[in-house]
Amino acid sequence: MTSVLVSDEVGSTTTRLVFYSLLLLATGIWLFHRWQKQSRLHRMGDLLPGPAYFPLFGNALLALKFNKPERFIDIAWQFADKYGFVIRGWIGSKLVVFLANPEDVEVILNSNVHIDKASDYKFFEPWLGEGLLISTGNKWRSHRKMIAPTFHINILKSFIDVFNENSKNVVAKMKNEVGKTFDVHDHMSGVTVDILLETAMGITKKTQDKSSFDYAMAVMKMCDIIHQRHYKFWLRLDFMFKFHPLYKTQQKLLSIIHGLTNKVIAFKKKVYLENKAKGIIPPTLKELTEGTALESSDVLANNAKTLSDTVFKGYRDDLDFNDDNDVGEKKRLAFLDLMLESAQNGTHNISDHEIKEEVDTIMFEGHDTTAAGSSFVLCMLGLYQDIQTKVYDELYQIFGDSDRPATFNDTLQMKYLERVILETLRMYPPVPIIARELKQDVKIVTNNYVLPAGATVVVCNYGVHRHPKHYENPNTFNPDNFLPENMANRHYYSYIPFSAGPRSCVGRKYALLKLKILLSTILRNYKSFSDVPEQDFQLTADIILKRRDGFRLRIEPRKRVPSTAA
Ligand code: HEM
Repeated sequence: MTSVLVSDEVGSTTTRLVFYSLLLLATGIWLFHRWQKQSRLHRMGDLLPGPAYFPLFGNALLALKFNKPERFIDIAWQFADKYGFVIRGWIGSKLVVFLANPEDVEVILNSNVHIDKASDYKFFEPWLGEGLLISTGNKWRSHRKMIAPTFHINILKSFIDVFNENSKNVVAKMKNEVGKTFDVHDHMSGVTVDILLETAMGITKKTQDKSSFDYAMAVMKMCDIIHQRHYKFWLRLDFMFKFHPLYKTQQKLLSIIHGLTNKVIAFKKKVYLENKAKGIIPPTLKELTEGTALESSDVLANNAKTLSDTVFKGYRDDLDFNDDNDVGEKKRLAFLDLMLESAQNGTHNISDHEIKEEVDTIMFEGHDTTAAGSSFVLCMLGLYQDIQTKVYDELYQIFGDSDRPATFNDTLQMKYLERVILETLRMYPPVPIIARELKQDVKIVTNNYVLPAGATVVVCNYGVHRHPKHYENPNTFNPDNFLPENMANRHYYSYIPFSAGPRSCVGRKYALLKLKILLSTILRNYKSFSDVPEQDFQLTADIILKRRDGFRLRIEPRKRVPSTAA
């Protein structure tokens, strides 16, 4: 009897203890929530439309819904239907504002003030350090000033042979796929890294050894780890990540990547200094980009303007200079050579370590984006055979049945292919979102909402590109969306696959030129077929938009005849 009483007493004491602890915790959370709500960020954030949220967690529990990247897009559309194109969310006490109205996007992207990247970019830091993608302030400004001119059209033209040669190589590799269903992204990824090794670091097929192969593999695997850290929320926390096996893998991959970049920089610098001692000085960036002698075979001037020049002319970025002042093809120098040269001749103050960060950044930014873009184009053409026929007819007009490599002038004639590429990047933008951290309040156009300093702004390219106000049938693949008459009255910021404004993609012209040469070479050799309709694409919206179901394609050798002769 006594023991029953004692155990009852112990039981009720425990119950009381648990009850008071929970009460204390709930009061603590409630007080914290009250305090938070009074903060300026909360007061201003709560004026924006968005879903209800829980104290302490905010909308973070929605992450359980978003746990699979392929669900992100569906859920995002449901929210857009409910709240419109400005949506507020709280991740704990972090305010995130999603924007998809071009007028609002312009306010952010066209600004010289709101250029700071959001904290989500920190996963790149061990790899890219403070390279152009993540750096900010004066460092970003001075490096951007040095790097943007290295993407001048004259430099890009000197890469045409590299683009052609590697495109031919991938055509040869794809021969083994004839008659099978295969994932074309594997091939696009491989050829993209090969081209980058040569154009960013000057490592040619001839000078490639095992270390460059390991490097290419490591770059691909690092992209994958960063993707995983973005959507697996437990890997986002550094202390959790450090206990995960992926951390060790990352360390190994980084030693391969940085090992090679350091080795190549040291080697190139040695050669530069040896040559300098012998009086051999490579042409400066200025000489390569500001010559006067126009090659007669180059019909640049007005008709040399590509469709993209028109599409992107409202961006007001730093890439639209001097293109008419063309000097023809000159000696090929990789981006790394150009940076080393600028550093050595004193034009720019940049250390070897910083050059390494920029080369690594170009390798990352240039790789996954163009691999995804080219894979989407081939799948879309595989689905829409009538459009593929039109693309091939245009190519036949340019090349006939010859096997010759493409010239720069040929790429200017690929107007329909260019519309197909632009339309694919509209519907499937490789970079589906861009995130910035506000250091100052900013008033946007929609309802004059004020986004407070401290908020993270997420520009949703994917949503902007499918905005029903700006595209008549936003979910229909229609390259004619880029006919001049259809573009005439469209808001410039309704098409932002390369971002826009001062922090736009420096690789835009490189990417479009490369895509035209790569895709035209593949399409001159193969007809592509795709059996998965667009509504069954399983899109994964991590950093780079891809298909989780794989970019499945079938190919057959192309009979080189126009459709009229078929
Ligand atoms: C279809 C291909 C490509 C797409 C869609 C694309 C898209 C983008 C976007 C949206 C940004 C802004 C990212 C942000 O603010 O978070 C960006 C930045 C950048 N891109 Fe690209 N990109 C492509 C190809 C390339 C290539 C080929 C290179 C280099 C060879 C490159 C180099 C860069 C660099 C260095 C930045 C950082 C610029 C800065 O912050 O000043 N990109 N790109």
